[in-house]
Amino acid sequence: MNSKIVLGPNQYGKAEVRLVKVTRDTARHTIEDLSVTSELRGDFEAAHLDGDNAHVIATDTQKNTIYSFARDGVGSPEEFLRRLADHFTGDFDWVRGGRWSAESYAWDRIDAHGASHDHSFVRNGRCVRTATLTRDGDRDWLLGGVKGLTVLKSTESGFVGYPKDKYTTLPETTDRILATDVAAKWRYRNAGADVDFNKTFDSVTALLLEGFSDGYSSALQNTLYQMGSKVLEAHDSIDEIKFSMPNKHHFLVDLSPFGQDNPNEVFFAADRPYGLIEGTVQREGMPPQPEAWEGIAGFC
Ligand SMILES: O=c1[nH]c(=O)c2[nH]c(=O)[nH]c2[nH]1
Repeated sequence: MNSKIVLGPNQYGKAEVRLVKVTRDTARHTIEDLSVTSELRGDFEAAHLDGDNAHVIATDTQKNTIYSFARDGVGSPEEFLRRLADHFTGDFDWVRGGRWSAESYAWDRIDAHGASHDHSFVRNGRCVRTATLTRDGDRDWLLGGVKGLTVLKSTESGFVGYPKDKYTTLPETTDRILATDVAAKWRYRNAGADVDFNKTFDSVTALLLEGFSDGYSSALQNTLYQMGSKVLEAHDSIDEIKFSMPNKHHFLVDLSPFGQDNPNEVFFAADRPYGLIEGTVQREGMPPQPEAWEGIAGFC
Protein backbone atom coordinates (compact mmCIF):
# COMPACT_ATOMS: atom_id res chain seq x y z
CA MET A 1 0.00 0.00 0.00
CA ASN A 2 1.28 3.44 -0.92
CA SER A 3 -0.91 5.66 1.25
CA LYS A 4 0.30 8.76 3.03
CA ILE A 5 0.91 8.46 6.76
CA VAL A 6 -0.30 11.30 8.96
CA LEU A 7 -0.64 12.06 12.66
CA GLY A 8 -3.96 11.09 14.20
CA PRO A 9 -5.59 12.19 17.45
CA ASN A 10 -3.14 12.88 20.24
CA GLN A 11 -2.98 14.38 23.70
CA TYR A 12 -0.33 14.54 26.37
CA GLY A 13 0.28 15.82 29.84
CA LYS A 14 1.11 14.84 33.39
CA ALA A 15 -0.85 12.05 34.99
CA GLU A 16 -1.71 11.55 38.65
CA VAL A 17 -0.14 14.60 40.22
CA ARG A 18 -0.57 13.93 43.92
CA LEU A 19 -1.54 17.09 45.69
CA VAL A 20 -2.38 17.74 49.33
CA LYS A 21 -3.46 21.28 50.22
CA VAL A 22 -3.62 22.32 53.86
CA THR A 23 -5.63 25.45 54.58
CA ARG A 24 -4.37 26.90 57.83
CA ASP A 25 -5.78 30.42 58.07
CA THR A 26 -6.96 29.49 61.55
CA ALA A 27 -5.92 26.82 64.02
CA ARG A 28 -8.68 24.64 62.58
CA HIS A 29 -7.02 23.31 59.46
CA THR A 30 -8.72 21.74 56.44
CA ILE A 31 -7.16 19.41 53.91
CA GLU A 32 -7.81 18.65 50.29
CA ASP A 33 -6.19 15.52 48.87
CA LEU A 34 -6.24 14.94 45.12
CA SER A 35 -4.64 13.18 42.21
CA VAL A 36 -4.82 15.48 39.18
CA THR A 37 -4.19 14.68 35.54
CA SER A 38 -3.70 17.32 32.84
CA GLU A 39 -3.78 16.40 29.14
CA LEU A 40 -3.49 18.98 26.37
CA ARG A 41 -4.87 18.79 22.83
CA GLY A 42 -4.09 21.19 20.01
CA ASP A 43 -1.41 21.83 17.44
CA PHE A 44 1.39 19.46 18.40
CA GLU A 45 2.08 18.20 14.90
CA ALA A 46 5.60 19.65 14.65
CA ALA A 47 6.64 17.87 17.82
CA HIS A 48 5.52 14.52 16.47
CA LEU A 49 6.61 14.97 12.85
CA ASP A 50 9.68 17.19 13.03
CA GLY A 51 10.98 16.92 16.57
CA ASP A 52 10.22 20.61 17.09
CA ASN A 53 9.15 21.17 20.70
CA ALA A 54 8.28 24.86 20.36
CA HIS A 55 4.64 24.08 21.20
CA VAL A 56 5.29 21.41 23.80
CA ILE A 57 4.39 22.75 27.23
CA ALA A 58 6.48 20.37 29.28
CA THR A 59 4.56 17.86 31.35
CA ASP A 60 6.79 19.02 34.20
CA THR A 61 5.47 22.56 33.71
CA GLN A 62 1.91 21.22 33.76
CA LYS A 63 2.67 19.51 37.07
CA ASN A 64 4.14 22.71 38.51
CA THR A 65 1.10 24.68 37.37
CA ILE A 66 -1.16 22.33 39.29
CA TYR A 67 0.84 22.85 42.50
CA SER A 68 1.07 26.60 41.99
CA PHE A 69 -2.69 26.95 41.43
CA ALA A 70 -3.29 24.95 44.62
CA ARG A 71 -1.55 27.71 46.61
CA ASP A 72 -4.77 29.72 46.14
CA GLY A 73 -6.92 26.78 47.24
CA VAL A 74 -8.68 23.98 45.43
CA GLY A 75 -12.33 24.71 46.30
CA SER A 76 -13.83 21.77 44.48
CA PRO A 77 -12.17 19.40 42.02
CA GLU A 78 -14.54 20.61 39.30
CA GLU A 79 -13.67 24.30 39.81
CA PHE A 80 -9.97 23.50 40.07
CA LEU A 81 -10.09 21.68 36.71
CA ARG A 82 -11.88 24.63 35.12
CA ARG A 83 -9.11 26.97 36.31
CA LEU A 84 -6.48 24.69 34.80
CA ALA A 85 -8.35 24.45 31.49
CA ASP A 86 -8.78 28.23 31.33
CA HIS A 87 -5.08 28.72 31.99
CA PHE A 88 -3.73 26.30 29.40
CA THR A 89 -6.18 27.24 26.66
CA GLY A 90 -5.92 30.95 27.53
CA ASP A 91 -2.14 31.33 27.73
CA PHE A 92 -1.16 29.13 24.78
CA ASP A 93 -3.16 29.78 21.64
CA TRP A 94 -2.23 26.45 20.04
CA VAL A 95 -3.79 24.55 22.95
CA ARG A 96 -7.32 24.13 21.69
CA GLY A 97 -8.58 21.91 24.43
CA GLY A 98 -7.77 18.89 26.46
CA ARG A 99 -8.93 16.82 29.34
CA TRP A 100 -8.32 17.56 32.99
CA SER A 101 -9.34 15.01 35.57
CA ALA A 102 -9.07 14.49 39.28
CA GLU A 103 -9.63 11.89 41.92
CA SER A 104 -10.11 13.16 45.43
CA TYR A 105 -9.81 11.40 48.73
CA ALA A 106 -11.81 12.40 51.77
CA TRP A 107 -10.39 12.93 55.23
CA ASP A 108 -12.56 13.19 58.34
CA ARG A 109 -11.54 14.97 61.49
CA ILE A 110 -10.50 12.63 64.27
CA ASP A 111 -12.81 12.67 67.23
CA ALA A 112 -10.54 12.87 70.25
CA HIS A 113 -11.73 13.26 73.84
CA GLY A 114 -15.25 14.00 72.66
CA ALA A 115 -14.31 16.79 70.23
CA SER A 116 -13.36 16.83 66.58
CA HIS A 117 -9.68 17.64 66.31
CA ASP A 118 -8.37 20.83 64.69
CA HIS A 119 -5.54 19.28 62.71
CA SER A 120 -5.72 15.47 62.99
CA PHE A 121 -7.59 13.55 60.34
CA VAL A 122 -8.47 9.99 59.46
CA ARG A 123 -8.78 8.99 55.85
CA ASN A 124 -12.36 8.18 54.87
CA GLY A 125 -11.95 5.24 52.54
CA ARG A 126 -15.65 4.91 51.76
CA CYS A 127 -15.23 5.96 48.14
CA VAL A 128 -13.16 8.06 45.75
CA ARG A 129 -14.62 11.19 44.18
CA THR A 130 -13.86 11.82 40.50
CA ALA A 131 -14.21 14.78 38.15
CA THR A 132 -13.40 15.28 34.47
CA LEU A 133 -13.47 18.41 32.34
CA THR A 134 -13.12 18.02 28.58
CA ARG A 135 -12.65 21.11 26.42
CA ASP A 136 -12.70 21.42 22.64
CA GLY A 137 -12.44 25.03 21.47
CA ASP A 138 -15.30 26.89 23.10
CA ARG A 139 -17.16 23.74 24.18
CA ASP A 140 -16.82 22.19 27.63
CA TRP A 141 -18.14 18.98 29.14
CA LEU A 142 -18.03 18.41 32.89
CA LEU A 143 -18.47 15.12 34.72
CA GLY A 144 -18.69 14.52 38.44
CA GLY A 145 -18.33 11.02 39.75
CA VAL A 146 -17.72 8.47 42.44
CA LYS A 147 -15.99 5.12 42.43
CA GLY A 148 -15.34 2.29 44.83
CA LEU A 149 -18.55 2.85 46.76
CA THR A 150 -19.01 -0.71 48.01
CA VAL A 151 -22.55 -1.59 49.05
CA LEU A 152 -24.43 -4.75 49.98
CA LYS A 153 -28.00 -5.61 50.83
CA SER A 154 -28.53 -8.89 52.64
CA THR A 155 -32.09 -9.47 51.42
CA GLU A 156 -34.79 -7.80 49.28
CA SER A 157 -32.96 -8.86 46.14
CA GLY A 158 -33.72 -11.68 43.72
CA PHE A 159 -33.28 -12.80 40.14
CA VAL A 160 -36.06 -14.72 38.38
CA GLY A 161 -37.77 -14.90 35.02
CA TYR A 162 -34.66 -15.00 32.85
CA PRO A 163 -34.52 -17.24 29.76
CA LYS A 164 -33.52 -20.86 30.33
CA ASP A 165 -31.63 -22.83 27.70
CA LYS A 166 -29.49 -25.93 27.82
CA TYR A 167 -26.61 -23.94 29.32
CA THR A 168 -28.65 -22.43 32.15
CA THR A 169 -27.91 -23.87 35.58
CA LEU A 170 -28.54 -20.80 37.76
CA PRO A 171 -31.47 -21.43 40.11
CA GLU A 172 -34.05 -18.68 40.45
CA THR A 173 -34.05 -16.89 43.77
CA THR A 174 -36.18 -14.29 45.50
CA ASP A 175 -33.78 -13.86 48.39
CA ARG A 176 -30.10 -13.31 47.73
CA ILE A 177 -27.30 -10.95 48.62
CA LEU A 178 -26.87 -8.00 46.25
CA ALA A 179 -23.43 -6.42 46.40
CA THR A 180 -21.51 -4.11 44.13
CA ASP A 181 -18.83 -1.42 43.93
CA VAL A 182 -20.64 1.59 42.53
CA ALA A 183 -18.75 3.55 39.89
CA ALA A 184 -20.84 6.38 38.48
CA LYS A 185 -20.18 9.50 36.45
CA TRP A 186 -22.76 12.22 35.97
CA ARG A 187 -22.71 14.96 33.37
CA TYR A 188 -23.62 18.52 34.23
CA ARG A 189 -25.83 20.13 31.57
CA ASN A 190 -23.83 23.34 31.71
CA ALA A 191 -20.12 22.79 32.32
CA GLY A 192 -19.68 26.45 33.25
CA ALA A 193 -22.57 26.55 35.68
CA ASP A 194 -22.27 28.04 39.11
CA VAL A 195 -23.10 24.80 40.92
CA ASP A 196 -22.03 23.99 44.49
CA PHE A 197 -20.11 20.90 43.37
CA ASN A 198 -19.12 19.74 46.84
CA LYS A 199 -22.71 19.87 48.04
CA THR A 200 -23.92 18.17 44.87
CA PHE A 201 -21.39 15.36 45.31
CA ASP A 202 -22.61 14.71 48.86
CA SER A 203 -26.22 14.76 47.74
CA VAL A 204 -25.66 12.48 44.72
CA THR A 205 -23.79 9.86 46.75
CA ALA A 206 -26.54 9.94 49.39
CA LEU A 207 -29.17 9.47 46.67
CA LEU A 208 -27.20 6.59 45.14
CA LEU A 209 -27.10 4.86 48.52
CA GLU A 210 -30.82 5.48 49.03
CA GLY A 211 -31.61 4.19 45.55
CA PHE A 212 -29.59 1.06 46.25
CA SER A 213 -31.36 0.38 49.54
CA ASP A 214 -34.95 1.26 48.64
CA GLY A 215 -37.38 -1.58 48.00
CA TYR A 216 -36.92 -4.91 46.30
CA SER A 217 -34.29 -5.36 43.58
CA SER A 218 -35.30 -7.73 40.78
CA ALA A 219 -31.83 -7.37 39.19
CA LEU A 220 -28.82 -5.09 39.48
CA GLN A 221 -30.03 -3.55 36.20
CA ASN A 222 -33.28 -2.60 37.94
CA THR A 223 -31.37 -1.12 40.88
CA LEU A 224 -29.06 0.84 38.54
CA TYR A 225 -32.07 2.51 36.95
CA GLN A 226 -33.60 3.29 40.33
CA MET A 227 -30.35 4.85 41.55
CA GLY A 228 -29.90 6.96 38.43
CA SER A 229 -33.53 8.14 38.38
CA LYS A 230 -33.26 9.44 41.91
CA VAL A 231 -30.23 11.54 40.99
CA LEU A 232 -31.84 13.05 37.88
CA GLU A 233 -35.11 13.74 39.71
CA ALA A 234 -33.31 15.66 42.45
CA HIS A 235 -30.68 17.50 40.38
CA ASP A 236 -31.84 19.57 37.45
CA SER A 237 -28.21 20.53 36.72
CA ILE A 238 -27.44 16.89 35.75
CA ASP A 239 -28.57 15.49 32.39
CA GLU A 240 -27.24 11.94 32.49
CA ILE A 241 -25.53 9.49 34.77
CA LYS A 242 -23.56 6.42 33.73
CA PHE A 243 -22.84 3.40 35.89
CA SER A 244 -20.41 0.53 35.82
CA MET A 245 -21.14 -1.97 38.55
CA PRO A 246 -19.85 -5.48 39.16
CA ASN A 247 -22.39 -7.94 40.48
CA LYS A 248 -20.33 -9.32 43.36
CA HIS A 249 -21.78 -12.78 43.65
CA HIS A 250 -22.30 -14.34 47.06
CA PHE A 251 -22.91 -18.08 46.85
CA LEU A 252 -24.70 -20.00 49.57
CA VAL A 253 -22.38 -22.58 51.10
CA ASP A 254 -23.72 -26.14 51.25
CA LEU A 255 -23.51 -27.01 54.95
CA SER A 256 -25.50 -30.25 54.60
CA PRO A 257 -22.34 -32.43 54.73
CA PHE A 258 -22.02 -31.15 58.30
CA GLY A 259 -25.65 -31.87 59.10
CA GLN A 260 -26.45 -28.14 59.12
CA ASP A 261 -29.03 -26.07 57.34
CA ASN A 262 -28.13 -22.74 55.73
CA PRO A 263 -31.09 -20.37 55.63
CA ASN A 264 -29.23 -17.63 53.71
CA GLU A 265 -26.68 -17.06 56.44
CA VAL A 266 -23.30 -18.43 55.32
CA PHE A 267 -21.94 -17.31 51.92
CA PHE A 268 -18.85 -17.67 49.82
CA ALA A 269 -17.96 -14.19 48.50
CA ALA A 270 -16.58 -14.88 45.03
CA ASP A 271 -14.25 -12.29 43.53
CA ARG A 272 -14.37 -13.54 39.91
CA PRO A 273 -15.92 -13.98 37.52
CA TYR A 274 -18.43 -11.26 38.25
CA GLY A 275 -21.42 -9.94 36.38
CA LEU A 276 -20.70 -6.51 34.95
CA ILE A 277 -23.70 -4.24 34.69
CA GLU A 278 -23.26 -0.93 32.86
CA GLY A 279 -25.90 1.55 31.85
CA THR A 280 -26.94 5.16 31.43
CA VAL A 281 -29.92 6.96 32.89
CA GLN A 282 -30.64 10.16 31.00
CA ARG A 283 -33.19 12.87 30.39
CA GLU A 284 -35.33 12.14 27.37
CA GLY A 285 -34.80 14.36 24.35
CA MET A 286 -31.49 15.87 25.44
CA PRO A 287 -28.91 15.85 22.65
CA PRO A 288 -26.26 13.15 23.24
CA GLN A 289 -22.83 14.49 24.17
CA PRO A 290 -20.38 11.76 23.06
CA GLU A 291 -17.40 14.11 23.48
CA ALA A 292 -17.94 14.07 27.24
CA TRP A 293 -17.37 10.30 27.34
CA GLU A 294 -14.73 9.77 24.69
CA GLY A 295 -11.74 7.90 26.06
CA ILE A 296 -13.36 7.35 29.45
CA ALA A 297 -12.83 3.66 30.05
CA GLY A 298 -15.40 1.37 31.58
CA PHE A 299 -18.58 3.30 30.84
CA CYS A 300 -20.85 2.53 27.92
O1 LIG B 1 -28.87 -8.84 38.87
C1 LIG B 1 -28.50 -9.71 38.04
N1 LIG B 1 -28.47 -9.40 36.72
C2 LIG B 1 -28.06 -10.30 35.76
O2 LIG B 1 -28.03 -9.98 34.54
C3 LIG B 1 -27.67 -11.57 36.21
N2 LIG B 1 -27.19 -12.66 35.56
C4 LIG B 1 -26.94 -13.60 36.51
O3 LIG B 1 -26.46 -14.74 36.29
N3 LIG B 1 -27.26 -13.13 37.75
C5 LIG B 1 -27.72 -11.87 37.59
N4 LIG B 1 -28.13 -10.93 38.49
